Parts: sequence; structure tokens; C-alpha cells
Amino acid sequence: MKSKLEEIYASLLEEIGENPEREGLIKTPHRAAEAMRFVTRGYRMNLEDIVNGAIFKADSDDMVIVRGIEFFSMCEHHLFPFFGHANIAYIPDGRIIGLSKLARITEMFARRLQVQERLTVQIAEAVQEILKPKGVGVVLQAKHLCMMARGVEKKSSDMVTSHVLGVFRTDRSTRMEFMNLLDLKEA
Ligand SMILES: Nc1nc2c(ncn2[C@@H]2O[C@H](COP(=O)(O)OP(=O)(O)OP(=O)(O)O)[C@@H](O)[C@H]2O)c(=O)[nH]1
Ligand SMILES: [Zn+2]
Repeated sequence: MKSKLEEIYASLLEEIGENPEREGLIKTPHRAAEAMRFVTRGYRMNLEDIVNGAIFKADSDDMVIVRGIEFFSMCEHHLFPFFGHANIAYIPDGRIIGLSKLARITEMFARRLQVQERLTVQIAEAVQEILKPKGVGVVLQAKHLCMMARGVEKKSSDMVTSHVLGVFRTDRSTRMEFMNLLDLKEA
């Protein structure tokens, strides 16, 4: 039986003037539905499950930065992808988090309909909530297909957003250390 999403994609094909019965398109509603479920799977994830207790005691209070975490998200205005890299830093307060978990947190929020600004804030707040560090800084750099492939058609533009919490907000030198350690070239 066809899922609701498959039926919607079949109607969409008809609506744009295509024949959903032609050979190349027979399985398209099924594939498109699967793809849409994949790029929105973040709605079916939660923070506790993905962090899975991977928080460890540590004495250090030196800045930890994970740079260049790839992400793919979906612009909530056009349902077009935007994609790029996330950079996440924190200052530990007795605890550190498993390295992969910062990428998983990014994935959980990226795989939803988003605007880049909110994605940035949600990642920062999730790290703050689960780890309770002295501060968190997040910088995202991304290219938006809605701006490259349609609309104003600016292919080389990208968007940089940041959100900082705790000492990254109150202490300028911490913030500067973070920004200086980033290597923002191409999204
Ligand atoms: N701030 C922000 N804007 C976004 C993001 N993704 C897409 N947009 C913008 O959302 C806006 C929607 O504008 P509208 O005028 O309602 O829609 P539109 O007619 O399709 O706009 P154009 O893209 O200018 O053709 C556009 O300016 C997009 O570039 C995002 O992550 N953050
Ligand atoms: Zn868009």
C-alpha cells in the first residue's frame, strides 16, 4: 500500500505536468518519500538517546573545539537543502562530551526544517543543556540552494551564523580565541 507521502509525491508529479506512470517515474514517489523521511529524521530523535551517557569527568578547563562538522539541512521556506559546516566549542566545567556526540547533536537539529539562525541556537543550547559547560560557541557556515539555484541565483554566496553562551558571551578574549581558531573559507 502507498503511504500518504507517496501519494502526495505522485500528485505533485502530475501537478507539474509529468506522467507519474512513465517508466522513469514509477518508483519516484516511493524514493522521494524515503528521501524526505531521511532528511527530516531529526524530528524522531532526542538528545538523551543520541548522547547516550557519553559524558566523562575531566579536570581540564581548556577550550575544546570541533571544526568542520558537515551538515545537510532543509530550508523551511522553500524545502530546498542548505548545507555546510558547523564549528562547536565549549569550555568544560568538570565534564567533557564524546567527540562524536557534537556531530550527532548537529545532525539531530539539521535533519529538520530549519532556518540557519535557529539551527545555530538549538545546537548551542543542546550542548549547554546536556553538558553544562562554562560556555558554548557555535558557528555555522552554509550554502542555501534556495538562493543559489532559484530566486536571486547567487551561487557563490554563503551564510555565517553564530551563537555564544556563558563565558563565550561574557568574556571577549574567550570569544576571540574561538573565532581565531576557526578556519572559515568555503562552506
Ligand atoms: N534568515 C534566513 N533566511 C533564509 C534562510 N533560508 C532561506 N531564507 C530566506 O527566506 C526568505 C523568504 O523570502 P520570501 O520573499 O518570503 O520568499 P521568496 O519570494 O521565495 O524569496 P526569494 O528567495 O527572495 O525569491 C528569502 O529571503 C530566503 O533567502 C535562513 O536560513 N535564514
Ligand atoms: Zn529557502
